[in-house]
Amino acid sequence: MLMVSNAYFAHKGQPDTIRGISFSAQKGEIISLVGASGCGKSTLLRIIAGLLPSNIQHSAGQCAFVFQDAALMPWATVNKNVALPLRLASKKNPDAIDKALLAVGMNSYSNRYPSELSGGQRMRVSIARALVSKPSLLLLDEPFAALDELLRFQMNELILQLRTELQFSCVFVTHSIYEACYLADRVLVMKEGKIFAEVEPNLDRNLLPLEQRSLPQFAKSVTEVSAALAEGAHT
Ligand SMILES: Nc1ncnc2c1ncn2[C@@H]1O[C@H](COP(=O)(O)OP(=O)(O)OP(=O)(O)O)[C@@H](O)[C@H]1O
Repeated sequence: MLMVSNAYFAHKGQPDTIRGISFSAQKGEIISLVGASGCGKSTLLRIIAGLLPSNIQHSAGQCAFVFQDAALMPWATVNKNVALPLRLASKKNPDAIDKALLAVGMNSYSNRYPSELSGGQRMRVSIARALVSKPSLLLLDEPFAALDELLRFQMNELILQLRTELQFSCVFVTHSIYEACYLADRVLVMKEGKIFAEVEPNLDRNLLPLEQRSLPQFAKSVTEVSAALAEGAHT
């Protein structure tokens, strides 16, 4: 679904920010990207999104981006915000808008304005806007960083539920080691533009969220990612 093969990228006039990164994501797979501030996570995500030039391949369909800030148009209703990607593509599909809002539990808010929503609701609308064009690849750049812990847990469940329903692949940038290990099939630890370590949490998705967070393999993966980040910081 996504193939990154020996990717390099330098911002204008800068040394290489991305230095030989290779990885792939299967259909329905969630990859978390973690690493020290400035190691190149957002740059890598932008390369994958095609916002910066690179050799990255998407085998099918299109990708959608969710930013840390919900970035909704304040003058437009929820419905019109979610319709934006369709409007930009000169398409009309009220059914797709309804389905995207239903998927994130916001179907009864379609006539509200962003200022009339909570932070968590705004983020749900932002995710609905990303889903409306049925992406095969969802890219999220620290989407829940501004939310409180409980809301973040709820949004993590939403992403897992949507992944099961819609089978998109996902690359998820986060500074939270716990979030990275809970969400991901694979956690990639970056250091100075390279993949420094890879950890597979192997959680049992049939269990309840709290049961998954209590699994020994969850604690082990958190320890491994923490150790890789600490090692990366000192080498
Ligand atoms: N538009 C740009 N022009 C020049 N340099 C840039 C630009 N964007 C990012 N950089 C530089 O590229 C490097 C990687 O930045 P990037 O935002 O990808 O890091 P990050 O790992 O996402 O950091 P953070 O966790 O703090 O968000 C940094 O040194 C940054 O200063």
